[in-house]
Amino acid sequence: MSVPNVVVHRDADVLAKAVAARIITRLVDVQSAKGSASIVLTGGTVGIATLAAIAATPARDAVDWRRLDIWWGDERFLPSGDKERNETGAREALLDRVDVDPERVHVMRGPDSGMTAEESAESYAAELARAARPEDHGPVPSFDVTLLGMGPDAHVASLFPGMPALYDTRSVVAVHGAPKPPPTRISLTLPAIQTSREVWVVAAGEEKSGAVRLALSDSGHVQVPASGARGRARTLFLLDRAAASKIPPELGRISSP
Ligand SMILES: O=C1O[C@H](COP(=O)(O)O)[C@@H](O)[C@H](O)[C@H]1O
Repeated sequence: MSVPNVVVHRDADVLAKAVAARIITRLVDVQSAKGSASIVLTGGTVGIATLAAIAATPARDAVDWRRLDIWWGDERFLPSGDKERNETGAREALLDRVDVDPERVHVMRGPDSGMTAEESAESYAAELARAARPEDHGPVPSFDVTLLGMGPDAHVASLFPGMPALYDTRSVVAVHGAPKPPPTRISLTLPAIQTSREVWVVAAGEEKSGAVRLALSDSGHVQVPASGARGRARTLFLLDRAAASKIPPELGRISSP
């Protein structure tokens, strides 16, 4: 797994725009090299602001949206169209505004599918396994970019500190009793996240600064899930100044004005 690099931007607005530009560049590069690309989306404040920033820039046309597989790192177990679903936020901010291939938009199903949360997690795991190729060496495709928001408690996806999902070796799990509403969720596990070529953790605000510091330390993944958010080739912590304010000075970082 890769050692994280930290990039700090002035504020949450600049951060979202910078991450948007970075995503566009990465997807264009991967599509040029391989033909198609894959991305794992996140919910949360910066995650959705980033998607809106992609939609707002003309550079979005450089991406071939039909040659992109779109996955989610987690989903709130709510019916399709519910405002609190990460999918709904992503569709409103970006996916309804670009020419995606609906067959390549891989949503985590909610209760309106007739499935329980466990069945939905199993179904997503099966969808991932179908998409995996021999060179992935496992039941999860090697995502080109996994975008993860992070909570003040250092949760990523729907992996909350101390919860059983952090001991699970399957690729996707149902989460019950999440401390942040809604209590029932579906989440990739850390082993699934760690199959990604690149993992980018995005966070803004002073309330995230303690979690950022811990996530960059050797803290255990069970107490600090974000410390397990690592990509095989590259890990980036993309932060605003407030979120970066408790990072020890000896940890190298790149700042932008
Ligand atoms: O509930 C969730 O929260 C996190 C972080 O959200 P934020 O609003 O504090 O940025 C998000 O990454 C996750 O996908 C989501 O389900």
